[in-house]
Formats: sequence, structure tokens, C-alpha cells
Amino acid sequence: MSRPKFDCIKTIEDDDEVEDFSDGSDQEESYQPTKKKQTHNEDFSPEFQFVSSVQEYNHDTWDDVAKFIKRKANKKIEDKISSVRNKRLMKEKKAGINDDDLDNEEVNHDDGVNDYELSDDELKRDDIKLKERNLKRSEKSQSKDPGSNVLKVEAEELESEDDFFEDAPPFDESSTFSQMNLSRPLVKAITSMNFIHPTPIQSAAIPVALQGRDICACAATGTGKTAAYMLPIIERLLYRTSQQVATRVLVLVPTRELGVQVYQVTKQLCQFTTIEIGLSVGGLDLKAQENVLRKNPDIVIATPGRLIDHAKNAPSFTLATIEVLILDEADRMLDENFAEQMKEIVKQTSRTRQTMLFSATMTDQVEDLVSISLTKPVRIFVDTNSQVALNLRQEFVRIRRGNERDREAILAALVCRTFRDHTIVFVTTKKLAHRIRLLLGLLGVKVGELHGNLTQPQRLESLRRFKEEDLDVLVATDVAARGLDIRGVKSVINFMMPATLEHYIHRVGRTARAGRSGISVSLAGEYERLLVKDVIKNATTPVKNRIIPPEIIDKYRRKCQQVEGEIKRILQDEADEREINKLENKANKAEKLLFGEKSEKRDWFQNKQEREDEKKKLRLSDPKAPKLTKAEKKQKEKEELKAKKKQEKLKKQKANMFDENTPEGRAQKEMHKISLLQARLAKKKRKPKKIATVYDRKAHSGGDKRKMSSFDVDLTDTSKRNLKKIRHEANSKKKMDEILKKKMSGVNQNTRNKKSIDRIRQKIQQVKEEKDKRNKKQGKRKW
Ligand SMILES: Nc1ncnc2c1ncn2[C@@H]1O[C@H](COP(=O)(O)OP(=O)(O)OP(=O)(O)O)[C@@H](O)[C@H]1O
Repeated sequence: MSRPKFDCIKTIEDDDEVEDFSDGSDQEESYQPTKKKQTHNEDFSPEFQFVSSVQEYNHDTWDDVAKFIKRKANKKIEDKISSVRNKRLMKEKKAGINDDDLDNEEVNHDDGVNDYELSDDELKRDDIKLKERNLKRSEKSQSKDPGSNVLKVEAEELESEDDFFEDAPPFDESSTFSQMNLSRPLVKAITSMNFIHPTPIQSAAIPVALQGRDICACAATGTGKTAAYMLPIIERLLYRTSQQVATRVLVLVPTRELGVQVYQVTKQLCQFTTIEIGLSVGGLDLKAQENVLRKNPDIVIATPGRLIDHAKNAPSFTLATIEVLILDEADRMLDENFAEQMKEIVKQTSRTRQTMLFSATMTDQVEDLVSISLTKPVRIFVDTNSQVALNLRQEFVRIRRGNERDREAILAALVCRTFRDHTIVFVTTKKLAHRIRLLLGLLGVKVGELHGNLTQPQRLESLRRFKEEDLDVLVATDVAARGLDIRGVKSVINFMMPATLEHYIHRVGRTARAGRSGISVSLAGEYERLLVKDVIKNATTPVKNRIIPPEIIDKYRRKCQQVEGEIKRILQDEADEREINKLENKANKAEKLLFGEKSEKRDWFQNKQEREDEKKKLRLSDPKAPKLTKAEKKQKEKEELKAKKKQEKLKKQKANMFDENTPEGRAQKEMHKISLLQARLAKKKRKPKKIATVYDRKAHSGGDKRKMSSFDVDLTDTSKRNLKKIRHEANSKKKMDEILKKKMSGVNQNTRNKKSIDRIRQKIQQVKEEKDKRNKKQGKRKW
């Protein structure tokens, strides 16, 4: 009798070898094309908490920021994209087009936005291969094992800097917040933010910072550096209360968005205290900021330029009372672009202040740090400068020589098929960011943009909508690369490799934050291979190579070509609008002048010449150049002007070298720009540092020689001579005003101004008519 065949499951013996099925294949699956967008279907969010009051329920940290935003962001461009796209879809429907290329099932939402669904052929899987490290033996022996990523305060290379740095005291990696003896309001805030254990950088930095020591700290992106410096500051403010109302803490950040974010985190950490916080970043309402700063909040979070503006123009706000100075993204804050502004700020703060520097790519070159005048700083390097988060999966898509034209199609294929939501796409230039936004938007992706060509309200609105999952994809320049903490970002795509490894680390650090997993996919052409090699060399987990099937790239190439005309028309329309706005502003300004209205003049710490000089310095001129006489200077200026004109001509020629009408030309132009930046950075590195000129010794040597503002001098100096001087200045100013008024009301001036306004208005009319004509020609399009 034959026995039925059963697949029996046998018991596993202790020494049996068991095949490992948990090799991350689940994760692998989530990085392949899917029909549906992945949505959170957890029944209950582990982060959910009951709130204790209506006030708490209604509290939104964006509300705190709203008071600094004067005008609402306009959503014109979004309307344009959806109008163009909807019209195309309607047209195709009417024509009954059943092309394979257009067979995506469109899903119409209530809000009128079209979403897209993938056709079956687009679900073809990408091929994923392991990228082998190609290390020399010597490099292999140096490469770090993953375990070495665990907290370690670096001892290497310390000998040469012994005099400058001090070793961090030993600390317990498994320490808890309760062992840190933080005050009750802080513990309550930490608990409400779901912080259970301190992260390694917090365990290492908080006890040292509480002692009032200067710190120079480096830890990977997303490991909680903000709380690492904010918690000890707040604790010190609570513990050492001051009798006078004064701003005691200053946090400097390189970008406006990061400023807003640090402000929001600080607000949350201070929610059970009476500590006041101020925000002073560019692009937001000056008057609203002034009103807040006038009250001298305990902590001010600022970008350098706007802070100096307030310090110069808001009479009651001073930096002289700053006791703690923090530089977030310190290596960026200390680079040449901020050098003059930093010098100005440091000079005005208290001499006995505590200074803390934090970044994921921190410099430990003493000469780079001297400008900030640290006093025996403690060096806390939890991770080395070149490490990405441990739970980040890094992938590359190779663009072969001659295939540069496919970059946009590859990006579209990645975003539309696989990385459909919670994705940030990094590009190099503002112009390209806008173009990619249009491209993806016209393909049906819910996409926003973030770069310097937008107004600040627009920038913050994009960020808010992406954070609140109203947008699936955010296309950004490096303005979003540092410090931004957006919960739930699953993937980062580099449309092009950035200029340096540091830039790369910050960009990919927008995902895989606070212990979560994430993926970065970078498109890398032939010229970008060097940087890819560096990334692989520094990686502690395997790096993958993604190969997209050629037929998919073909399909997306056709899709991109299909919307090319629409992109061009939208860009042209925007250019017209910009021209009209520019002319209208000009006309308004001339009108104001005609009626004798003057715009408010604000003081700056540099005069025009000094500003020019700084710009020149940033152009990497030779610091060792000998001093020139007046005649030589004039001659040199003439030559420089000539050279500048020649350079501009060359630049124009070069710009025309790349045909921006083709994807290939556009990619080449972007790469050209990256190579220019790389050359500039390399030159900067080679340039000898001028320590003595950066270090403000005067302000830090005996006796307080800090410059007082003229406002202070006028108020405090009551000598006869000073009073006479003030009276004289007031009288001559009055006279000048009268002469100016007379001139302004002069008939000649009036007619000249009127004529120029008429000319501008005529031009506006002309541009508008041309725009209408073009629109009529293209089928009476109205956005
Ligand atoms: N102790 C903690 N426990 C849990 N989550 C934490 C803890 N500390 C910070 N976080 C969370 O980790 C995330 C990243 O923090 P943060 O933005 O400060 O990182 P970062 O190190 O400054 O990153 P970057 O280098 O990109 O600026 C935030 O969402 C924060 O709320």
C-alpha cells in the first residue's frame, strides 16, 4: 500500500544549519515598483498619546512660526500644472487615445488632483546588485567594521592638538535621562516628545555642556544633536536665573528653514518652562521679529545676516549679554562665506561666554576653529566625519557615457514607479529644481519645490506640506541638505552627485534618522565616479547598484518628451510674469520717489567698499599679495574690470555651449557647474588660512574694548562736545532733507520721473499684449 506523501515539518536540532530567510528580502521588496502607493496602515500609532488639555490639543508648532510670516505663499504654479495636465488628459480622452504610453489609469480625487496608477509593464523589477569594494590591501586593513560605529570618543591625531583640545571625560553609554539630574519641566518635556533613552551624542555632550565647558562635537546625521546642546542650555537657564531681562543664549544656523526647525524644537523642549524664545532669520517679517527681540527673549535662534541687521537697527536688542553661543552645522558656519559676519557677531558677545560647535561633518583643524575663540574645548567625536547613518541603504544608478540624456527619464522612472512618496530629490541648481518639479508634476506626482528662488513663505509652505504628507515628493537644492528633520522621509534621490563627500553625507542624512531605516539612490555618471568610490570606501554596510530595465527607461523617455512642450510654455509664461512684476516694481518705486516717499534705510556693519572687498576675497584672490599704492590700485581695478568683462563673455559663451533644449545639454551644464564648485572648494582648501585676521584679539584681550553702537555713545556721552556734534549733525541733516525735497518737487525732475513711469507702463502693456498673443496662438490657454 502506497502511503500518502506529506511534507512533514521536522524538528530543528541544535546543530542543524538553518537557511536564513530573513535576509532583508522584505525590505528589498519595498524598494521595487508597486501599483499602490505605500500608506501607513497601522491601526494604532505607537507614538499616539492622550493630551491633557484643549490648549495642548490645539497647539501646533507651525502656529508659533505663523506670526513671522507676513504674506501667504501663492499657489499659482500648482494650479498651472494641474490645469495643463487636466486639459491634456481630457483631450486624450476625447480623442480616445489608447496608446500604450498613455494607458495609466488616472485616479481622480475629490480635490481635482489627478493621481496616477502604474500599468503592468511598468512593474518590471529593477535589477539590484551588490557594489563590490575595490580596496587596496592597505585600505582594507584600515576599513572600519560596522561595530566600530558604536560610540567612541576619538583619540587619534590628538597629539598635535593637545594644547587646543581636551579629552572628553569617560561616560556611560547606557546612561539615562534621569541620571543627568535634569529639572522636572525638562523631564516632562522629554517624556512628551517620546525620548526614552539619550542618544550617544546626548550621553556624551550633556554632562560636559552642563559644566559650562566649550565643546566641539561631531555625530552622524539624525542622532539628536539639537537636543544634545539645547537640553543643557535650558537646564542652565532654569538653574541660573538672571535678574535682568536679557538674551543669554544665541544659536546660529546656516539656513532659514533650519532656524525655524530649531525654534520649533526649542519651543517643545521649553513648553513647561517660562523661557522665552526668539527667531531672527532672513526672509520672515522684520517688524514681527523686532517686536519679539525688543523683549530680549532668553534664547535667540538666528541666521547671521538677519541677526546683524537687528543688532544694528533694533535699539534695545544687544548681543553683549550672550553667555552661550552655539553654532549648529558648525563647519558651514565657520566657512569663508560666513567669516565676516561671524567675526562681527563673536566680537559683540560676552568674552566669558560658553561656545559649543555641533555638526555631522565637523572640522577639527585648529586653524579652522580659532576664529570662534574656544577656551580649551572638549572634543566629542561620536562618529567620524565621513560616516552616514548605520541604517541607511545606499544605492547608485550608473549613467553610462553617452546616456546623460536619460537622467530625467531615470529619475521619473524611480519616482513614479518605486519611490512614490516621502521622497526628497536633490538637484544642484534652483533653475533645475523648478524644472524637475514641473516635469514630475505634469507626470502626475504630487510634488513641491524648495530652493532660494522662492519667497520665504513659499519655502516654508512647501516644507510644511511635505511634512504633513500633502506632498509626496520634494525637489530641493542643498538649502534643504543640512539639518532638516522631516519625520518619515523614506528615500533621498540625488539627481546628480553633489560636489563633495560632506555634501553627500548631509543630503542622504535626511532619511534614516533617529534609528529609522531609509534609502538613498544616487544617479552617477562617468565624471561622478570618484565620489562614488569615496562613498563605497567609507560605507559600513554594503552598497548596491540599481539597474533599471532599458524598456522602462525608453517608456519614461517618451513620457518626458511628451510633456516637454508644456514645461516650456509654463516657463515662458512665468518669465513674462516676472518681467511684468519687475517693471511694475520699478514703476511703483519711481512713483514713490515722485511723491517724495523715502524707503527706510537700514545700517549694516560693512560699508559698500568693505562689502565689495569681502566679495573679492571670496573670489579666492591671493592673500599674500603685496600692498599697492593708490595709482597701482586704480590700474589694478581697471584691469580687473576688463578681466571681469572678458570672463562674463566667456561665461556666456560657455553657457551657450550647452544646448539647454536637450536633456543631454542640461545635464552637461549642471555637471559643468558642479565641476566649477569642486574646483573652487579645492582651491579654498589649498589656500593658507589667515588666522590672525580672523581671530578678533582686541575684543578678547584685557579690558572690554568691544565697540559700542553709536546709539549707545550718543545716549551715554553727555559731554558738551558730543552734544554740539549731535546738534550739528541734526541741523545739517535737516538742511539736506530740505534741499532734497526742493529738488524732488522741481518741475524738471517731475516731468522726467513721469516720463520714465509712462515708459515703464507702456512696456508693461507691451509685455502683456505679447503674452496674450502667444497664448491665443497656442490655443487660448488660460491658467
Ligand atoms: N533621545 C532621543 N530619543 C528619541 N528620539 C530622539 C532623541 N533625541 C532626538 N530624537 C529625534 O531624532 C531626530 C533627529 O534629531 P536632530 O534633528 O537633532 O538630529 P541631528 O543630529 O541634529 O541631525 P543633522 O545632523 O541632520 O542636523 C528628531 O526627530 C528628534 O526628535
